Amino acid sequence: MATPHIACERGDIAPLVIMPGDPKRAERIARDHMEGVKLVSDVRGIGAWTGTFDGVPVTAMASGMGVPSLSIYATELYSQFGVERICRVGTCGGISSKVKVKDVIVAVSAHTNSSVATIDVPGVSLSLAASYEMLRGAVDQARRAGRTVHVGPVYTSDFFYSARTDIIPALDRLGTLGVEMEAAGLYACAAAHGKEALAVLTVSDHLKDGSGDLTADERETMFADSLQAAVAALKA
Ligand SMILES: O=P(O)(O)O[C@H]1O[C@H](CO)[C@@H](O)[C@H]1O
Ligand SMILES: O=c1cc[nH]c(=O)[nH]1
Repeated sequence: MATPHIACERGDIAPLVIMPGDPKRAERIARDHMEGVKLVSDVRGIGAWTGTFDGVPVTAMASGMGVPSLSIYATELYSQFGVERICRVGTCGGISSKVKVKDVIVAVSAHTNSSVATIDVPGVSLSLAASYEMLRGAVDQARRAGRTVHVGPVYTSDFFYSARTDIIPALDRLGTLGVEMEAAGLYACAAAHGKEALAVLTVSDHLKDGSGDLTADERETMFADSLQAAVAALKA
């Protein structure tokens, strides 16, 4: 029962999915952190790796970059493959002075300039929010492990390079912690299918100070804390 973007049978994908943006991060999660992994789909180079975390079946699969790409995979996973929970393990740019590079943000909700917030119910801008159970699982795990996690709204932008940098201070004043490109799309997809989702983000750079920004290699590999929180969220 392949779909246009996932070439495997329904049972090949676990009900719990770890979803970074980067396909190389997905492969690294599968290879270095999961047991008994099998590559079950590889359409367009987006590998879907199914295995276990501490005996619990999980699939690691990338979303690609941006709401349109993520929405394709999340829609097919929720609607055709019996997926119940997706946890994004992503990177973001810091907006708030409260967050520093390498910190972990758990996105309680996502503001967005994407049409996903406004297209489904005319005249209404939807509130795109995380699963409470998943969020609690991630935050409890991080606090038990003695790690600081920031919990709050993020901004999901359709643009990595935007001319509208003038809007960032207003988002900062409203408590927005960071900027990335998929969380709002994931929360919208989960709501549309009556499923659950969460985004756990490592701060890879800061909009107020670029001096400590992570390199491309570091963005691929520095996810240990956010991965542990994400696995706890999936199992919660
Ligand atoms: O590192 P990932 O998870 O891809 O997330 C962030 O990085 C990409 C931009 O460089 C966008 O996908 C953004 O959301
Ligand atoms: O979308 C993103 C991701 C990381 N850093 C940014 O500034 N934007």
